Amino acid sequence: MTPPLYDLILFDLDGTLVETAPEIADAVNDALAHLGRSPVTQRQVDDWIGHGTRELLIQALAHTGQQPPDAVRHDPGFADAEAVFARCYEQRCGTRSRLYPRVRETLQALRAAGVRLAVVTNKEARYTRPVLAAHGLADSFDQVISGDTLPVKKPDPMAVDDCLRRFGVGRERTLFVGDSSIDVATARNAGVAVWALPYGYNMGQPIESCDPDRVIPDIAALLA
Ligand SMILES: O=C(O)COP(=O)(O)O
Ligand SMILES: [Mg+2]
Repeated sequence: MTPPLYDLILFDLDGTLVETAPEIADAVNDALAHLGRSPVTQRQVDDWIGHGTRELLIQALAHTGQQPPDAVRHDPGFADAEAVFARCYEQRCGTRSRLYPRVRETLQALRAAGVRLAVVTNKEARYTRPVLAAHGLADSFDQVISGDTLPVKKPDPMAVDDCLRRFGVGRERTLFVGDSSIDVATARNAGVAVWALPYGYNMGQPIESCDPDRVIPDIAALLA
């Protein structure tokens, strides 16, 4: 590998490092069944990923209960539904997710070249840790920031700023790698470069329409 272009690379998780949608859909449908609701489709779940698992559950409940999302969010029964879902997701974690091609060896090579690596995901911490662990990535990152680690989540740049400060790296030496408009907006808000994968979850839109600095076919392009 030629000398790295970046000293710090921040990775999105769902749809960038790990294909998580199949088991998220299983967990959502397990929870809906417990709650006496009809199931949702894989395609719907794919399009609801991005704003964190809590928001995804709100969308699923709104859809199946024919209610506006805000009504679900403020329903006193929502906390119970969230607890049911948490149990379902914890059981499904690692059952039907998989690393995208060449993720493991690329992370290893970047680390060996001295690049600092972090995860910045909107997925809540209680699910982030098991997903990383299920794929042997628990110790692959210098920092992991989940959707509920800080008071705000992506596209707020706070998580990126936090990493820049922690590692003492400049914005021009930092790259964000993601799969969605939220990741592109996060990088733009933080003033760092952004490369995007075309295979993830971008709310049904092609990632090119979000105008990242580059679209790369897979993670191994970071080594080129
Ligand atoms: O959990 C989500 O909805 C999105 O997670 P991500 O930020 O890792 O894509
Ligand atoms: Mg993503």
